[in-house]
Amino acid sequence: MASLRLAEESSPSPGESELAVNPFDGLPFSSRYYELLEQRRALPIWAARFIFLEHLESSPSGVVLVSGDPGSGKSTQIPQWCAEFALARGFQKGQVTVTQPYPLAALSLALRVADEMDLTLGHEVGYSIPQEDCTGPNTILRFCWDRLLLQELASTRGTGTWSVLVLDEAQERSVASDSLQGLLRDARLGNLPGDPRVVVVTDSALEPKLQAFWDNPPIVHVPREHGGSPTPIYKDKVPTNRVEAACQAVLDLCWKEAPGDVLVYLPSEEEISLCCESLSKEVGTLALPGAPPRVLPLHPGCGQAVQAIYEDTDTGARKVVITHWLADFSFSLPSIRHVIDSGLELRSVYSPRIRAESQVLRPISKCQAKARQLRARGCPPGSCLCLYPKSILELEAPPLPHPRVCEENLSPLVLLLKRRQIAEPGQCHFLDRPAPEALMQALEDLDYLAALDDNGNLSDLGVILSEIPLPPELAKALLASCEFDCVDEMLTLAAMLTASPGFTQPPLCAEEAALRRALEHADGDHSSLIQVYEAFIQSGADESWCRARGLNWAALCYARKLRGELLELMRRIELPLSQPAFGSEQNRRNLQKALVSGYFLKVARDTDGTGNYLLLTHKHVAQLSSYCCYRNRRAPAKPPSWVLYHSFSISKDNCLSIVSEIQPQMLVELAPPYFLSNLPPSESRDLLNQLREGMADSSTESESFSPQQFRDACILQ
Ligand SMILES: Nc1ncnc2c1ncn2[C@@H]1O[C@H](COP(=O)(O)OP(=O)(O)OP(=O)(O)O)[C@@H](O)[C@H]1O
Repeated sequence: MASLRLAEESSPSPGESELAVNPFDGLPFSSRYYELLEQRRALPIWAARFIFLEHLESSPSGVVLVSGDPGSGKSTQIPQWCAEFALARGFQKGQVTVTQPYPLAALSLALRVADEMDLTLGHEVGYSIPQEDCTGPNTILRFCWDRLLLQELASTRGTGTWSVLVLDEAQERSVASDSLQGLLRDARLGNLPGDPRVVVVTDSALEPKLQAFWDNPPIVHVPREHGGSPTPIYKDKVPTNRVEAACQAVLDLCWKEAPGDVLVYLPSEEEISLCCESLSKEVGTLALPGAPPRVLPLHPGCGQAVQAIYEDTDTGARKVVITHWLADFSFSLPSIRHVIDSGLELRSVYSPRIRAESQVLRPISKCQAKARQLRARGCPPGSCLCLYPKSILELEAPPLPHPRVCEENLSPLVLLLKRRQIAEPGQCHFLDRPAPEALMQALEDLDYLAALDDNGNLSDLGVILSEIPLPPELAKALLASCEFDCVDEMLTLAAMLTASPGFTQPPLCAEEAALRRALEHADGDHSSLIQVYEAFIQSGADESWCRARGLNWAALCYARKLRGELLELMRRIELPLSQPAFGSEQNRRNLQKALVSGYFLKVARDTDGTGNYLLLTHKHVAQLSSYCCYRNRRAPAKPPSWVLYHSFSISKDNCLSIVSEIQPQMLVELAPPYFLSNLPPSESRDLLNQLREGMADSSTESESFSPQQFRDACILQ
């Protein structure tokens, strides 16, 4: 332990010595370091530093559990102590990696921790989030989105090159965090070379479950902060307009001149935006006492601007941070004195039976409600206004957050588990086992996509699919585009579908509507997305160009970055590329073929010309979304008979999003025959089978391409 005594314990105060040097870069500490060190020492977790380092050194299984309240300093301090531990061991097996369930949290923590450690971001401290790898060869501490680490682990086979892995925010129950824990538990760390360590950090509510899962590892309990938590005040009934109620509650605090910052929890990003807009307007017109409050959104789309929530201004203006579930456990702000909680969250839940997403508005868990109250902890305690009756919390709220592994489409996870040669994903250790139906559906989909061989192991094609950071069906369409000479267009499409910068709001005025219509393509929504991207690039990635058309500029920039990375990946694995040909008839057909090769599971048919689409894989009826180009075009008014869709949502209406016309012949040519045979009985299936028989009989159909040929072609790439 002696070697672990580092700068913080022995370091003098500023002025006592100018010579103390940072052990990580050999440079003298700055005055900023000492300023932040004072703040760090005041965090509740500071008292647990030695016991943590002792457990990390001596844990027989190599695992340490850390449990404590939000805001106690876990996310910022534990990584630094792990870096000290690894430094003392000479970083024999690599750096320290810290996972976060949200990319934005990884970015924000890296910024803060680099500052606290007096090191340079991107050098010794870095982060890896989608489309941004801010690390270098000298990085010793890396904050990483958990899904990226899972992807890395799957393709490297081993457990990766880290000496300490910190799995932070385990109570969030992200699919990747749960899966990483399952994989690491099975790997038996004690037997691995380099003596790696795993630190699992959680809110105390999940501690008993994790303790049992990890077989009673040493636990560090973070002492509670001084000062009490506020007594929540509950409303008698749920407000009819949540956003209005939340705005009013903020204004009441301003009128009362109650000191301190405010944190507002709403269910969704849409409501956060509405609330910010409405509050900013009110604040501009009302003569509120004191400096006008600063209204700040906090949601996954904020990017680096998120750091504004931590900044103070000279005017001392009160901060009003409007957020949702993202800030249940991450983004602790010590200045918060008042919490306004809607008690609800809007989450996307996948139904494997009908392969559909739905947006579910539901009460948060008791654990989240408690965490939100604790945000206003202090001496004296602040206030917590719950915009719902207490009975909802008592009767309807589950004790803990829902494990996401029971709510997401598991095909991407099963693909990665297969990559790890886990033949039977159901055998993998999960904190909570996903429904067998969800695993079966994931296996079935991968099998249809030819990602599995006859023994249920990953096929060669499956190995390539697992290397591409896209959902399996989209990765398959991208691979197929190599065969059909439309890689350039499919790369754009893959990036646009991932960044989803579609029109998400109705046009604000006739001018905006006309500009939007000009971007719509007669061939369908997929071609429209390509057209939008190309026009965006031609505009010089201009933000005002996007604004005038109601397009999300940040999402388009993200698409551009992702496109570049996918292109790079395709070059690396030596896949054949093709020249741009967007707009030609041949390219249109090729693009459709590539799409059908990946999305044949997502096809629907308008059986009677009324716009009611019957899904092929199950007998659900759906309509085209109001943003679909076929709904907006003037002529011909009749929607296409056969369509391929990107997503099916059953939330508000049964709606198909991002839709393009296809020819049923393509489905017969490109979907596996056993997929067609397995379809539930319907007029559409009969029609496809007739087509199949007709095509088999016709030897003149030289253009037809058998699925086996196609499969072989892809494997050969
Ligand atoms: N990105 C950041 N920028 C500035 N300060 C930060 C940042 N992140 C955390 N802090 C500071 O560090 C303190 C400790 O926060 P930390 O995130 O370590 O707590 P925690 O116990 O992990 O809580 P949570 O579970 O909410 O992440 C906060 O109160 C805040 O003052």
